[in-house]
Amino acid sequence: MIQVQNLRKVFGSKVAVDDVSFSVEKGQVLGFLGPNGAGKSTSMRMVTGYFRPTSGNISIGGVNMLEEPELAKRSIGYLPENAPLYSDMTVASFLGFCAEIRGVTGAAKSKAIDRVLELCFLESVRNQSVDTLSKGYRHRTCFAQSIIHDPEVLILDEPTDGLDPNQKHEVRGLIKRMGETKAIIFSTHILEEVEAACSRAIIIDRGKVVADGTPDQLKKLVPGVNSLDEVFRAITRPDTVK
Ligand SMILES: Nc1ncnc2c1ncn2[C@@H]1O[C@H](COP(=O)(O)OP(=O)(O)OP(=O)(O)O)[C@@H](O)[C@H]1O
Repeated sequence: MIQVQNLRKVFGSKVAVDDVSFSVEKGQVLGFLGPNGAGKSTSMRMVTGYFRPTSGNISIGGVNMLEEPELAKRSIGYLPENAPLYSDMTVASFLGFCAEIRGVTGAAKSKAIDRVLELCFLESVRNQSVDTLSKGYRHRTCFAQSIIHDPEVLILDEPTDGLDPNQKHEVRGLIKRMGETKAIIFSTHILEEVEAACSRAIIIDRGKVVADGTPDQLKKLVPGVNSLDEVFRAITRPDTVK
């Protein structure tokens, strides 16, 4: 469903993403791990068509993102880091607006709003204006907009960032359930999330893929080490180290 080949992104003299390749099929949840500044968001922005790669190829459901971006983007739902919200709208009207942008109108729009309100546990704030929501509810509203058109592909940039432990648990469960029928990529700094929700994970360090495997395979990568946390620290370098 998602095919990424030899992706590279250069900003001036900075190589942010360097020869990254991977694929994700329907029914798979791919965790994207890496230290701050490793190139996760930049890779995700390229997969969603938000950034054009310096070189490399991206195909979504067999559609080439660089040649037919509008068509390729139709099957993608995207939760960016710091997603924007229209603060003077109610949650339901904001989601309705997002549905219309995605071409979902009339009775299908009402159904889509009800579906995502229920999935994201937002029914109690349906008619509340976005600017009065707590951070967690605001975040879940952003999540809801990413799935309003029931996309086959979901790209989620740190979807549990800023949520309390109960909400983190709910969102992980939601990602895992949706991963049964969709192809999902999500980035996280929380390594337990990989074991809780991912069928596979990639670790990126300084723009390059340094590990790719199931959570169990990754845990066995470094001899004498038995947790993802220790493996992560053994094979990546903090962005404060040159
Ligand atoms: N628009 C841009 N212009 C210049 N440099 C950029 C731009 N976007 C990202 N970068 C640089 O590319 C590198 C990768 O950044 P990116 O945001 O992809 O990292 P990340 O892995 O998502 O980090 P974090 O975990 O902190 O969110 C960083 O050095 C960053 O400063």
